[in-house]
Amino acid sequence: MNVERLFYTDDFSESGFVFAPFDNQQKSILFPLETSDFITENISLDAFIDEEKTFFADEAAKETHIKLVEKTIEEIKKNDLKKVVVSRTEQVKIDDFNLVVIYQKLLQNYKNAFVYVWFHPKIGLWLGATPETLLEIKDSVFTTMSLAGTQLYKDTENIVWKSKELNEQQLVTDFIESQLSGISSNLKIDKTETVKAGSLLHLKTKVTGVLNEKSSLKTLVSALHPTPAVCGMPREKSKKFILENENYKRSFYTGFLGELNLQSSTFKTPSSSLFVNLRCMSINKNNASIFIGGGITKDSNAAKEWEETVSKSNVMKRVL
Ligand SMILES: C=C(O[C@H]1C=CC=C(C(=O)O)[C@@H]1O)C(=O)O
Repeated sequence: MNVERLFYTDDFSESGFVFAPFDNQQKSILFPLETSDFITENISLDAFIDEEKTFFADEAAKETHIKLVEKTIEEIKKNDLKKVVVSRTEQVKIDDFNLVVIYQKLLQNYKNAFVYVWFHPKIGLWLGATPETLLEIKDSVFTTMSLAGTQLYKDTENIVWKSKELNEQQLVTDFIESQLSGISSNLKIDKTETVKAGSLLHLKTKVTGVLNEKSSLKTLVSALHPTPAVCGMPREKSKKFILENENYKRSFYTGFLGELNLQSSTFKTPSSSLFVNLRCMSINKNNASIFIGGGITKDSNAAKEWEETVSKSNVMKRVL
């Protein structure tokens, strides 16, 4: 494989591994199946003791993020937006960087997540442990999910959710339902449940359906990405606000990644498994850029939204 060359998806009919940015106007990178090797390895996960670590928040970053959240709340009220997800990046110095150890720690700590390491010499090194499935599809039968709302896990998943989180997550479910109703049949929305992702809890609703014969995978992906779990409602207005107001470029954070149209030895028809790129970081030499965000509604409290991003960044810092 010519490792220096970058390939892109054209219409999602290709086979390989896709890495898509948040901005759906930008191209998605593809590792084409024809130029890839598959290697399977068993990893032992018992080797690491999960140490408790204390992290200190950066006061300047706090002020900047709180200002951004306050501006977002104003924008929501002024322009009749329902929700906007705003985010920030945090820089962490890593001593003795060891990719394999970090990857093993991610696997150990985030058992329900899609844990990945992705590298291309022209783009860089990314890794993450995402709890959110964008899309699983095989033989036109698909599963997706609405994931939003965050609380810290404190020894129980039996918790009460406030109306802010319930509304914020319901918005995502409603968006998914309305986007899929015209291009699919047998749409089924499951009961909403609480799920654990590392030391955090989220609200999740599973959605299943059958893609219409006339609709392509590209249509389905474009209908879903970006959902209001990472962008907002209405989608285009929120995206514009995010691109103009966040203090950095998201690039692949809140994009999606995964296997595209791959055929296994068991199944004859190709299937795709795509995940939203959350709880992720990019690594440059001995520096990790961690990406974290949260859904803002008119009922948000800016200080609490800051704390939520701190909890999310601690989830990533724990493995560094
Ligand atoms: C945008 C992120 O999370 C999304 C997914 C789950 C919960 C979220 C929330 O509670 O705001 C976000 O919608 C992130 O973790 O960076």
